[in-house]
Amino acid sequence: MADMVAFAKMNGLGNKILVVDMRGRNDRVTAEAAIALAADPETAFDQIMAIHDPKAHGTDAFIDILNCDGSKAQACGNGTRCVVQAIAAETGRKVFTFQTVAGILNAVEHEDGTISVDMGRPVFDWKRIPLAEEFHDTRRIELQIGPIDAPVLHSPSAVSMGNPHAVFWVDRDVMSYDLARFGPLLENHPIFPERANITLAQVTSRTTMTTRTWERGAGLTLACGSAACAAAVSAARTGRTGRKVDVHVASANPPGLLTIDWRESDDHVVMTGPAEWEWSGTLDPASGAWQRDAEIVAGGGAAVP
Ligand SMILES: N[C@H](CCC[C@H](N)C(=O)O)C(=O)O
Repeated sequence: MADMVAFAKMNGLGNKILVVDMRGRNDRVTAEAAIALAADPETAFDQIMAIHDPKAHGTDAFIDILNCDGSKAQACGNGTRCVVQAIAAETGRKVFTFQTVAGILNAVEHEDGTISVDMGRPVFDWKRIPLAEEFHDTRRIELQIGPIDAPVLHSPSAVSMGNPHAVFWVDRDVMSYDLARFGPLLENHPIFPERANITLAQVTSRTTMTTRTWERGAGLTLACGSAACAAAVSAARTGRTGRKVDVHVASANPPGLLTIDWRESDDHVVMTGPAEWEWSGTLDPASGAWQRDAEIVAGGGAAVP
């Protein structure tokens, strides 16, 4: 079908990503297509990363990011690593500059296959996160859930990594909290006019922490890269850790970690971690109809000279 485009089913620590090749076209992956693809168990995803032709001089591509509910996201750390791996495999290049609605992202694939993405500068100003009420100190905002005199979660740090995040500090295993219940209430709390990604973070040393995230527009995901950045920056900013932290993503599958370095030199946050290709296919960006590519079985079929 003429309208079909290539896509790859990938993941970053289990964060389910569809990388869709929209280069050479003027249309977009529609919200309807996203919702249809998300509803199909085989293509179910957390984010679509749609690669478009570059819009700005000096960039390699413009990336449009969609959540599985069809809404747009300004940033997606795990998805960006998947885009890097896909284009690196196609071109043999290792260094990339992408543009998203939130700005410019530089990224590099290392010899060992891990990928670093420069996620830019964190934003702490309440108006730009955005929060609905004035908070001069976003290291700790007034927000709690649970009984008024014994809240289960309270006083999160708020930050934008291009997208809005709230980080709740916990001292128990992050998996022991009912995030599926609290997540939707917090994501949609009126304090967050553009909703927010909600993360639980347990700091385990000056250089390590464990996170679990309820994502805006996607719900409980196995991993969230921008949330790992948000948690690491917030931990450093509140004196809980130094500026370089290994973030163990509690629900990641395969298990793994992201190394986050909030660089002193330029205030940028650099996230390093893996990306994994699963399979490829073609899809219709308007309807979400899709088809899997035929598997190439090693040693099977006719030999190609
Ligand atoms: N999984 C993504 C985050 C998607 C963000 C999205 N849920 C939003 O901000 O709406 C990541 O690795 O950073």
